[in-house]
Amino acid sequence: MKLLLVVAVALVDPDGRVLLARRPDHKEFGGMWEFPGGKVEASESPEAALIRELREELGIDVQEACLAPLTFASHAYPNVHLLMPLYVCRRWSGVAQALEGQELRWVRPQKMREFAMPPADEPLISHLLDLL
Ligand SMILES: Nc1nc2c([nH]c(=O)n2[C@H]2C[C@H](O)[C@@H](COP(=O)(O)OP(=O)(O)OP(=O)(O)O)O2)c(=O)[nH]1
Ligand SMILES: [Mg+2]
Repeated sequence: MKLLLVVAVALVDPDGRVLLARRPDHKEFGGMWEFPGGKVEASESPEAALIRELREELGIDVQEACLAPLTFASHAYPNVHLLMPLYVCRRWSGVAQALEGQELRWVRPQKMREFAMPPADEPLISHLLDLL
């Protein structure tokens, strides 16, 4: 079994909305909505990987101290087992922009189930509903 470590974040705005990004059509799970983030490289800590992904994908800067662990996903996909810590972050600098052609939406947690997300994400939503 191959274990894949991916880090993701629920960015929460002052209204309590969470940022979702629509995966580009050509990628795995293309067209589905996800939490921003990506794969942790061999040389990186999970937090450093997330800070890098947020800069690359959204053009925002996040301090490690502003990343609070919330929960994680552990999900068996056909070819890989995904382990994905989910952080919550309410403070960053800059304005989130779609730098990789993705569509972005700020979504109320109560509405998140209306967005098709990868199967691993489904159990995460109730944790956000409890928190927000
Ligand atoms: N970022 C993110 N990835 C997720 C979520 N749910 C989920 O199953 N995944 C899976 C989809 C992918 O198989 C993997 C993340 O891969 P990715 O393609 O986004 O990785 P990356 O940002 O490093 O992009 P790349 O350089 O590999 O193109 O994790 C989620 O909510 N957010
Ligand atoms: Mg990504």
